[in-house]
Amino acid sequence: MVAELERNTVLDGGAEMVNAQPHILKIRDLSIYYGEKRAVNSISFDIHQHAVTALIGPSGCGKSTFLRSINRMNDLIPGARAEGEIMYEDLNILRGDVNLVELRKEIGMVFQKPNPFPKSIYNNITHALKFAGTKRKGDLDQLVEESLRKAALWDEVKDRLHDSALSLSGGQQQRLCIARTLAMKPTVLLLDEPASALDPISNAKIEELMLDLKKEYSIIIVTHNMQQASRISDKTAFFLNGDLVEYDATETIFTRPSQKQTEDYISGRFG
Ligand SMILES: Nc1ncnc2c1ncn2[C@@H]1O[C@H](COP(=O)(O)OP(=O)(O)OP(=O)(O)O)[C@@H](O)[C@H]1O
Repeated sequence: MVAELERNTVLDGGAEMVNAQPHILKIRDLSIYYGEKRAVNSISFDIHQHAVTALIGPSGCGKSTFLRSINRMNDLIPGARAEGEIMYEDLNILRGDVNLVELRKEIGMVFQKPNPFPKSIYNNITHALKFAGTKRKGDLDQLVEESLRKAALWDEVKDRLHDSALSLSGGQQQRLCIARTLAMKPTVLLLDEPASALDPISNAKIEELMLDLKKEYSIIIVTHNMQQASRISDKTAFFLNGDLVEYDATETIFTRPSQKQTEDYISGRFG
């Protein structure tokens, strides 16, 4: 009982700390369509800096569609369009004149399935850096090491940087993809079920990494794993049929949600 109370105190303190953080993204009346079909229905909420925000909800409820809109990846899908605003600092990133290359450097994305390039571990990281203008070997070496350290992969690969990335395990490949994204010095990391294709040990490493990375970045993660959401996130947004049903401190969502639909979902009654 005392342990339970202590646990709540710590979690409540954590929620207060997160609420004190400024907002990095402000979503206003955001709707997203594929042709005539509306996949996200006029959602509005604010995302805190240096927090892990989990997006949960049953399959097809619009989580990934929303996540992809934050760095305009839906632009690559013919017929997809968004209405409303996603304010990133003072910029509505949905504006037509936004520089998408710069946007995707600031708001990086990691996908469900690890997708390293069929190149060496080293070149997976330098590929984008060279494209972005970093050419000096000393600078590249330093950035490779820094990114791999941040992704908790350096110790495992420092002696084999010129081996193929495809020789790494699935979990290592996913951390390499995270390192590749971190090398672009983003402020926001979008993660679409980054651990769902991995074994439990790799999964635990990715979770540990998230908790470390949120000190420096703001993280938004789609997950189907309720335990994972409750372990690593500060805030949770519950989506259903394209609606944002509830958004609150993770502890509140998982212990005393205000909406019946949220309670039904987290207790496994549907989805
Ligand atoms: N490229 C696309 N073209 C047309 N419709 C799409 C496309 N991608 C998603 N949709 C539709 O938009 C709705 C939301 O899908 P989305 O993938 O965002 O849901 P999700 O909550 O992320 O699901 P999951 O948990 O299964 O990944 C679904 O009805 C889906 O069929």
